[in-house]
This record gives sequence, C-alpha cells and structure tokens, in this order.
Amino acid sequence: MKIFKQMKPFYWNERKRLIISILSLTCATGMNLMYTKLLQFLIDDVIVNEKYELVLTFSFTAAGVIIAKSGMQYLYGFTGARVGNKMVLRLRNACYEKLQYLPYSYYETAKTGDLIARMTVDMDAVRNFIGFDFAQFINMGLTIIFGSVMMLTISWKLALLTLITTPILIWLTFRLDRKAQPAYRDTRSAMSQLSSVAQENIAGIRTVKSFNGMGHEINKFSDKNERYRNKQYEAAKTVAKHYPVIELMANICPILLLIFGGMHVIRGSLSLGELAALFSLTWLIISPMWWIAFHINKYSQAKASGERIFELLQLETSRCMPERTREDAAIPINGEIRFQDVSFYYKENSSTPALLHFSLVASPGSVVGIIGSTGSGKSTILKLLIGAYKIKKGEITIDGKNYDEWHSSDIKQSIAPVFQETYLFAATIRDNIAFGVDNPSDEEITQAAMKAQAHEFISMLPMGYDTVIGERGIGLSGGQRQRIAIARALIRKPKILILDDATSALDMETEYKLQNALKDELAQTTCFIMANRISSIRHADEIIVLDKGQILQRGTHQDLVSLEGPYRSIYLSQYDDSIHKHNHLTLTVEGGEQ
Ligand SMILES: Nc1ncnc2c1ncn2[C@@H]1O[C@H](COP(=O)(O)OP(=O)(O)OP(=O)(O)O)[C@@H](O)[C@H]1O
Repeated sequence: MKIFKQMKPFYWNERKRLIISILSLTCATGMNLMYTKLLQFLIDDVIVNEKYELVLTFSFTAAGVIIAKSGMQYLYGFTGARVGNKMVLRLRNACYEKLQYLPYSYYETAKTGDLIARMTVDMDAVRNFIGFDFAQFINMGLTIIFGSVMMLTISWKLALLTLITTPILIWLTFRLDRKAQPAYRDTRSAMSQLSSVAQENIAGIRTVKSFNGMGHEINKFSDKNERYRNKQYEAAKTVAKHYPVIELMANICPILLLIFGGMHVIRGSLSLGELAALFSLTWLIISPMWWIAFHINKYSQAKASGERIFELLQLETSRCMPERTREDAAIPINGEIRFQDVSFYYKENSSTPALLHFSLVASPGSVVGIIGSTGSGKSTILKLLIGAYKIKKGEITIDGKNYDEWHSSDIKQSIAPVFQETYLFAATIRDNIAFGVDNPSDEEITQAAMKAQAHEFISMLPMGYDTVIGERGIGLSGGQRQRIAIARALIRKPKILILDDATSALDMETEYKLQNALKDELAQTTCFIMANRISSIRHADEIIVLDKGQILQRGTHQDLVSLEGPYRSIYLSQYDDSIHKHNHLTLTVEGGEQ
C-alpha cells in the first residue's frame, strides 16, 4: 500500500468523489444483502403462509431495490471514473514535467519505448485501481463483514460450518498475489522492451531500409515479442494454477450449507426461507473472497505500475543550480566565459578524460573556434556550457561568477546552442524557428531566418514559413535543417551562441554568408564554433586545437597556419586541393596557356 500512499497528492483532491464512489458501491451491495431478506420473506411469509396478497408489495419492494441498486452502481461508475481520470491527468502531467527536467545524462541511456509505456500502460493500471478496484476492495470487506453477521443471526452454527473453508480461500488468494506480482512486473518490463524496439525501429527506419536490415529488425522484434508472450504466459500460468483450487474451496461452502442446512429444514429447526437466505448470503460472501484473488491481481499490477511511475517521479532532476524565485530579478549576462583548468570525465571512475586541464577566456562578443578530430572533446565543451553536466575539477565562470551560482533561467535565457544533430519538430517552419520564444512577430522570425541564410529557400517553398515538416525535419535537406536550427538559436538574440558542427552540411558560399551575417548582427554575442572544417572557424578571434580533451595549439588562424603543427596539417589537408588548383591556375595564366 506504500506506493498508493505516495500517490496520495495526486488523488487526495478528489477524496469526496472517492468517498461517494465507495459509499455508492457499498449501498449497491447493501441492496444485494436486502435481496436475501426479501427472498426469506417471499418464501416464509408469502409462499409458505400463502399470503398471496403480499405479492404486489413484494414486487414493488423488489423493483425499488433493483432501481436503487442500479442508481448506486451508476454513481459508483461515474464518480470512480472521474477520480481515476483526474488522478491520472495530474500524474501524467507530473511525469511529463519530470521528463523535461531530467538531466541530459539520463537520456543517454533512457529508452523511449519504456518511458512511453510508463506514461500509458502503467498509468491505465493505476487509474483503474484507484478509480474502481480500490472501492471494490473496501466493498468486498464490508460485504464479508455484514454478510457474515446476517448469516450468524439466522443460524450461527450453520454460518460457522459453511464458512469453515474461507480461511484457506483467503490464504490461497494471498499466495496467488505473492506469486503473481513478480510475474506481472516482468510482463510490464517485457512490454516496455517491446515498445522500445518498435520505437527505435520507426525512428531509424531509413537506416534500416538502406542497410537492408529489415530481416534483422524483424527478428529482433520477434524475439522481444516472444519474450513478452512468454512472460504473459508465465503470469497467466500462475493465475490459472491457483484459480481451480480457489474455485473448489469456494464451492465447498454452499455444498456444506445445502447438506447441513437441508437436514435442519427436514428436522424443522430452520425454515425454508432461512435456508434460501443463507444460501444467497453464502454466495454473496464467497464471491468477493473468490474475486479477492482477481482484485489482488489488479492490485499487484497497479502496484507494479505505480512503482514504475514513481521510480520516474523520484529521479533526481538536473544539476543543482538555483532556480530564480519571484523576488529575484533576472541578472543580465554579458557573455564573458572562462574555463579554468577544467578536467571532465563522463564516468566517475573512468581513466579517459573528455577534457583535461582545459582553460580559455572568451571576452564578450568574441568568437572562439574549436577544432579537433572526432572524440576530441568539442561537444563536451558545449554540454558543459549548457549545464548538462556538473564539473568536479576546475571552474567555469560567466562574467566572473561561478557557473553553479547563476540561476539556471538566467543562463538558459542567454545561451543558444545549435547541436551537432539537428532536431526539428513535426510542425511548421515558423513554429520550429519560434520554439522557446514567446509570441515572436513574423518580422522577428523572418529576420532570424535571413541571418541564418534560410529565408531564401523557405520563401521558395509553396507554403513558405507555414510548410509543415515531418518528424525530425524529414522533407528538408541536411543543410536546410541546419539553417532552421541556427535561425531558432538566433531569434533568441543570445549573449552566448554555440554552434557545434552546425554548419557542416552548408556549402562554403552559404557558410561564408552566414559568418558575415553573424559578424554584423552578433557583435555583442560570444560565439563558440566547434567544427572539423577550417573554413568554419578561420575568422575566429581565438582558435583552439583539441586532441583527446587536451589543447594542442591555440591562436589566430594566421598564427597557427604559419606554425608547423596539427592546425597547419589540417589546413593543408583541407586546402591542398584548392592550393594545387590555385597554383595550377597561376602557372597556366602566367605561362600563357589556354
Ligand atoms: N555521454 C557520454 N558518456 C561517456 N563518454 C562520452 C559521452 N559523450 C562523449 N563521450 C566521450 O567523450 C569524448 C569526447 O567526446 P565529444 O563528443 O566531446 O567529442 P567531439 O570532439 O565532439 O567528437 P565529434 O566531432 O565526433 O562529435 C569521446 O571519447 C567520447 O567517446
């Protein structure tokens, strides 16, 4: 029950409805108990005593009880559904909010399908339990108590004899719960894995198709599907093994009653009506006990689901930067960034640093270019700048203040990153550019697109800025997607702009135009440009050459290109062809050929 106590904040607001739902179900069951009395009255007073004039009274009373019971059941269903739905609404929103604030590191291993299963299948299990099964649980308890009392008042000896097997019945149901719970947990986890495989496949379907990996994918899905089936089968086997024994135990009770109760009726110590009432009461008591197993199953499923939901809700959110309170005024950021002897390891006990003794000073409005082979640590610098990870060695400051002392909202308002992998939403180009900015004007959107060199191609699309692009930007070229992502960063008018390999798909001419536009418009913005191409960073105020997280060289393009070293080697490897072409052209012109 601990998990449902933890969930209290999500359904406690609805406690009045929850109580109404429980009470109405209890009343409906009370009507069932009344039936048994009516039955006794019909047999003993109307039929045996031949008072047929009471038939009409009996019929009206019975009809009244039926109508009242239906009304109560409607109320139970209606209020229960409201409680369940409201609770799940809050719970789902809370989970979604949590997903927004979980650290980046969480998403490096998280499985989308599993998260979606928690937000859907698990939520439904919890909703059904809180909305319906919880009331059923209480109702079962009350039925057993009141039904037993009624039986005891009719004939305590027969009541005790009849209910003799019920402790075994209850023990069996609890045993079933113990066995079923792990089986259900496994089933849910298998379902999550199945959803993850399907989700991953759909996300990467282009790679799958182009590498002819359909067969492999089908087998992978089939394995997971089989695993899910097996887990379901194991759970069903556990339940199926217990149910016949439970049913047998349940059936012994009325049989005992019929044997011994029948003998009492023959001897005249019990009326026929009392036996009929006892018989009805026995079933009224036994069926909840029998169904207790079913409801315990539901409870087990809901508990397992609730635990999975709470596991998500209890995860630690992002880095421990203070959030701004209402009283705190926003502090404008100027854009001076310092890395002081920063060393960073992704894993605590890792011996390979992603950055080692990394230092830099970027004054406001300056451009820092970072170049290096793959895995040299360029994206890591971006991740540290956006606060994705907390550093333990060294210090990062913004305008002289330690990064962690800033309010995260101040930093987020001032930093605009453009990631290596462009992510666009399945929405219009306008919405993609405007993402994260409150109601920007058309003018602002167009201006941002112009600076990002995206306006021209957007204007040529039949629907212009209202063109709806597919999931992850499908329908646009890589370079077009990158320019929309850059426009999305520029519309924020950031104080710090980070372009992580964000122009890799642009042709040299467009990249050059973009650089000029940024130079004009972002004179006050500190720019970090991580790239593999010299052309992307040659105009930077300082260029840093990274390798395995360490700085190999730093300086301006002119400085570095004139020195023997890795930068010059990269330069020559990238510009060799154009130098040869240039020399060839010069020679041919000078030699008078052509
Ligand atoms: N989430 C992570 N967990 C563990 N190691 C990581 C993680 N991300 C990156 N690394 C490792 O950190 C090192 C630096 O990676 P980083 O992504 O910063 O390189 P990069 O220079 O941006 O490379 P590329 O140009 O290929 O994108 C690499 O050795 C990489 O394997």
